[in-house]
Amino acid sequence: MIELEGLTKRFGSKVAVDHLSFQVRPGMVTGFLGPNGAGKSTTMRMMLDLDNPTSGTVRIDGKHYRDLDEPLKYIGALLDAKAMHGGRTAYNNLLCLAQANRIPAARVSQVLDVVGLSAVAKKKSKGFSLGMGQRLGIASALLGDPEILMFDEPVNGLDPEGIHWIRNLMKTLASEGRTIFVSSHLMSEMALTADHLIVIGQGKLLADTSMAAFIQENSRSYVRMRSPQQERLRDVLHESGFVAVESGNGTLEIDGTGPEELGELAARHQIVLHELSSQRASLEEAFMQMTAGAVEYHAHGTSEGPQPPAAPPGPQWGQSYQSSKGA
Ligand SMILES: Nc1ncnc2c1ncn2[C@@H]1O[C@H](COP(=O)(O)OP(=O)(O)OP(=O)(O)O)[C@@H](O)[C@H]1O
Repeated sequence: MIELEGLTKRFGSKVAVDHLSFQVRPGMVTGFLGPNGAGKSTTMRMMLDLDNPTSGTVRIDGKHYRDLDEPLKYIGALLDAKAMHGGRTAYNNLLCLAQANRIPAARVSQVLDVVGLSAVAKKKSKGFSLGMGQRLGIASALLGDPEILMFDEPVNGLDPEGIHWIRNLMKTLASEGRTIFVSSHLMSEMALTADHLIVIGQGKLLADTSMAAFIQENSRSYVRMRSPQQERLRDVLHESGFVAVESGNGTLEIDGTGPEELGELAARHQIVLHELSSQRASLEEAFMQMTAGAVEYHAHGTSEGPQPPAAPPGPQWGQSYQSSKGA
């Protein structure tokens, strides 16, 4: 378990991390999300005692990092895959780390095998591709067989097979009861991997919630209908008090009800349906909706890229954050 209490980091007048309090629990993958510059890396660095907090605390299984006897046996981390010594072989990089932490040398070959680098164990790591570097970094995190693992952008540079592999590795480690904390910009990947989400914006906590609840609370859901009797369907919906919006490809989108009610309505009026489906926004849309007011750098003058969906009804995490910022 990782516990943060009032964690704050200032760089001069810049507040990079602003009174963050949350827990990362064992037995699940917790995703750490936030726009660029939100403070994710700074938070992770403070968790590992690589940066001193301005105020607040981080506890790893109840202790400060610096009070852990052999930290690699408690917490393993992949922060910067380029941090390895390029002139050393993959094996020697890990062996040095193992010896400094009183980890048996036999463990080095084991972790090289886990990450699929046994065949290049005797090669200098400066010749490694980005993906191989990521795998070596992950091997170093696994070296002490820790209960807590932290990965900052672990799929960076990995090919689809590598991405699939790291996803399964994280899920397996979580199913063994370990605490897995992972940041990523790849929302589709995060949606497939994380059970729980911590979302920050401009250093502040925006959400600490399950993946399902996050998407539900921050995105629009609607029913999509398609019929060869489109005109008649639209009239029937209108007469029954539903607002149907044409989506441009021959389908209608209806908010505020479920497919059961709409399917029965169509059946009562003997309208043939070619599609009747519940639609829910993706994690990416929910994330953009929530963090819209908390991004540090906006692109202007472009209509490309995903657009935030329409605001769902009810209070938003992002809104309460924005209003607290006076936005
Ligand atoms: N050493 C430093 N000195 C001054 N400012 C810093 C320093 N490190 C980080 N910052 C600033 O603190 C803020 C948070 O940065 P951080 O790298 O933690 O964000 P992040 O969420 O990891 O971003 P990204 O997703 O782009 O990696 C940014 O505004 C950044 O410019």
